[in-house]
Amino acid sequence: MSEQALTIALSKGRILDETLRLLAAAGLPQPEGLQSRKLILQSSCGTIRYVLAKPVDVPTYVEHGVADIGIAGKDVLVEAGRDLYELLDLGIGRCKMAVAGLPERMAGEPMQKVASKYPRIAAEFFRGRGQQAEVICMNGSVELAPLIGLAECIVDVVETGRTLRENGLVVQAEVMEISTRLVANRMSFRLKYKAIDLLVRNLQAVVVKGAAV
Ligand SMILES: Nc1ncnc2c1ncn2[C@@H]1O[C@H](COP(=O)(O)OP(=O)(O)OP(=O)(O)O)[C@@H](O)[C@H]1O
Ligand SMILES: O=P(O)(O)OC[C@H]1O[C@H](OP(=O)(O)OP(=O)(O)O)[C@H](O)[C@@H]1O
Repeated sequence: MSEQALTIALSKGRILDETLRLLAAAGLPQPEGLQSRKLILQSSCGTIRYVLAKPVDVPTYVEHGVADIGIAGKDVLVEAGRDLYELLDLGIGRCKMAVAGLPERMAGEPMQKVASKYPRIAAEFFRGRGQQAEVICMNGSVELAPLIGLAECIVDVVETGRTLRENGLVVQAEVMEISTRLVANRMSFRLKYKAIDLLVRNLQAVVVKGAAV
C-alpha cells in the first residue's frame, strides 16, 4: 500500500463477508477486531481505517468525505443519487431490481400504486415508461404490499426468486442489474490518487481473475 491513509466505508449485512474475502484476496491490510461490536476498525499497519456502516448510509459517508472510499450495492448508489466517482464493479452481491406483482394482473395495465424500498428508482422507472405511479415507500417485506392490497406491484431486489415464488408473485419487468461497486469521494480521488489508484488496481486484478468469488 502507499503511505496515504484511506478510510473505507464497508456495507454491513449480506455483502460484508464477500467484501472482506475480496479485500483479502487483493492483498489489502485487513481490519482488526471484526468479532467485536466496534464500528471503526483499523488495519494492523494503520494505513486503512474501515467503517462498518448500514448499506444505505455508505454513499452519505463518502459524499461528505468522512470516508474516502465506499463499497455498496448499485441499488443503494442509484437510489441515493449522490455525487460520487464509481470506480469498479466488484462482481459480488449480484441480483436484479425488478417490478413484480400477482400473475393475474394484466401486463401493460396502467399502474396505480407501487410499493418499494427504492422510491426514486421506482418513480424513475415508471416515469421513463410514461406511466403515472404513486410510489409508497416501504422499509422491508415489500412483497406483502400486493398480497394485502396496499399496492398493485413492487419494485424490489430479486436474487434467487424464492421470496417472490413463495408469495405467489411474478416478475413483470426488469429494471436493472445489480452488483457491488467501489466508489470514491471526488476530493479524496484527487488528493489521495496514488493510494486509491493502487487499491483499484489490486482489486481489479482479483475481480478480473475471479479469485475471490
Ligand atoms: N437477496 C438480496 N436482497 C437484498 N439485497 C441483495 C440481495 N442479494 C444481493 N443484494 C445486495 O446486497 C446489498 C446489501 O443487502 P442487505 O440486505 O445487507 O442490506 P439492506 O437491504 O440495506 O439491509 P437492512 O435494511 O437490513 O440493513 C444490497 O444493497 C444489494 O446490492
Ligand atoms: O430473490 P430472493 O433470493 O428471495 O431475495 C430477494 C429478497 O431478499 C431481500 O429481502 P431481505 O431478506 O433483505 O429482507 P427485507 O424484506 O427486510 O428487505 C429482498 O428485499 C427480497 O425480499
